[in-house]
Amino acid sequence: MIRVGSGFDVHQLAEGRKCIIGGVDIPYEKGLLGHSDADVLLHAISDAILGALGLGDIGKHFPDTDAAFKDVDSYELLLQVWKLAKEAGYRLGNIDSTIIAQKPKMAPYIPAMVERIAAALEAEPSQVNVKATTTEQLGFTGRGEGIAAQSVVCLVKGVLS
Ligand SMILES: Nc1ccn([C@@H]2O[C@H](COP(=O)(O)O)[C@@H](O)[C@H]2O)c(=O)n1
Ligand SMILES: C[C@@]1(CO)OP(=O)(O)OP(=O)(O)OC[C@H]1O
Repeated sequence: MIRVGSGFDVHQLAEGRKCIIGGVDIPYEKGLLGHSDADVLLHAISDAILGALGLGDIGKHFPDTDAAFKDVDSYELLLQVWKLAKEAGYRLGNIDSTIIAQKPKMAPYIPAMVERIAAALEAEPSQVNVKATTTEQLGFTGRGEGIAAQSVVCLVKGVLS
């Protein structure tokens, strides 16, 4: 069986915050604001996995009103989401994701993101694709007010014929 899910997330850029994206700490003058570490890419991927499982979204599983998730490492949330996928008998088919950011330049950090995401999902790096795009200075991402990410995940159960 194959199940597909999609995820989308946005976080505001603010001074005095770390810029953690895809589990990688990116040096930048601003960082992402959220209840958690605001890792916009891992949130989009977590939502895509939960979507494929038909289990809602990360806000349902890890509410931003719960102090337990204040400044939580989103990699830990992704590990918990992946546990649900494994318990349901799924393995990763593939992921494709896009980070939408005018700045900073993501390309140098994408290989490390892919390695970390693949490790969390017990998959090969070749099963995980991460891309980046600007919005040509248009909109909130183009003005550098925030960063968005989207992801599509394919989960597989059993032997495919
Ligand atoms: N934050 C970003 C945005 C883009 N990239 C890379 O640059 C390429 C060109 O971006 P355009 O928006 O002009 O298409 C893009 O394909 C990415 O490889 C990036 O590294 N970081
Ligand atoms: C991850 C959670 C939980 O700490 O907080 P945020 O960092 O605010 O992220 P968001 O993508 O808005 O929603 C999910 C939240 O429940």
